[in-house]
Amino acid sequence: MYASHLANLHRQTNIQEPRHLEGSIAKVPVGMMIRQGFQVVRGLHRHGMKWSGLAGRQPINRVPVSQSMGVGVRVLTMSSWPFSSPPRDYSLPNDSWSPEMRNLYDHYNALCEVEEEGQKKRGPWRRLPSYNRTLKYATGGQCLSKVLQAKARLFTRNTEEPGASFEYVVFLNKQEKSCVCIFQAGHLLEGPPGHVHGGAIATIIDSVTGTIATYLAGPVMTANLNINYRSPISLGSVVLVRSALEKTEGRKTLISCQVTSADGARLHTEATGLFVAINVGHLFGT
Ligand SMILES: CCCCCCCCCCCCCC(=O)SCCNC(=O)CCNC(=O)[C@H](O)C(C)(C)COP(=O)(O)OP(=O)(O)OC[C@H]1O[C@@H](n2cnc3c(N)ncnc32)[C@H](O)[C@@H]1OP(=O)(O)O
Repeated sequence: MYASHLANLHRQTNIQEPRHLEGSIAKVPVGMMIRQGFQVVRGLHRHGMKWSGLAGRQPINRVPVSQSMGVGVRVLTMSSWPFSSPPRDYSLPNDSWSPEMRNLYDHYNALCEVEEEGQKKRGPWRRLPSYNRTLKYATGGQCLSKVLQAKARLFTRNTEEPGASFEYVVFLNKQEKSCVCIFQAGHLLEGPPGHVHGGAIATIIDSVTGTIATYLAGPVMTANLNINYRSPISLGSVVLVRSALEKTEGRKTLISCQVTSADGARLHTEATGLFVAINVGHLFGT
């Protein structure tokens, strides 16, 4: 099932279906799987589709049976991979969103489509879907137990209660190499009374700068975050997290970031993030 689903994705995204995925049980070198995963996701995004192979609420990952195959090559043996539950896209509006958040969402969403000569076309902005796992099979390192694998959730998307922690949506402008995140900070993110915890602010900054760095440079890891907190953010308020590419230098991508009030009048936080491109084997210690 997994093999045929991935084969379908490969067809949809113009990525060649690798021969080793034929059949219901696939044996795939780890690095190749993850590289292909990123290619698939990139391809899907290029085609305006979302990745339905991300884990939703159900702990359904059955990937991590690792074994050795020849010198220095590790493979994962996969059993079938059920796709019965569609994943929740956390970037879509829900009832917890304030009218201000909803208005900003509508504003940027409208910029995702432009009308030219009576035809609707893709605009400069794109809403990035958001799920509570990264690529399922990118987590198949030997160090993770099956239980941990099944339970792992993206830090910013680990609460099911709408509005409780990180409510956010990211819009990317690839031409300008920039993005804007509309962020509503929930009650679980309290630091100083009535205000957002500095670590939560760092988290959303890392996520937004990391997301744009990933889109521009492929798989990266945060090497350095430099944050100046200028004014506190009230719990429940909506802020804009704007990020843009500053420069790239070899494997390094430097991203700048400002967190402001929704109307842009008040600066809350300024930051830079340095991201280093990694070979995905880095995550497996190879
Ligand atoms: C696909 C679509 C999905 C998109 C959604 C994604 C959403 C996800 C969003 C979530 C996002 C969350 C993201 C997270 O939370 S990532 C989790 C937090 N980050 C980490 O755990 C990273 C840990 N560190 C490392 O793994 C390594 O140190 C890395 C990989 C960073 C570099 O080790 P590596 O051995 O590979 O490289 P290198 O040491 O040869 O260095 C290479 C170059 O970099 C320069 N350098 C290195 N470090 C620093 C430093 N601290 N300041 C200044 N410079 C530094 C270095 O001088 C050199 O420069 P040069 O000599 O070449 O000029």
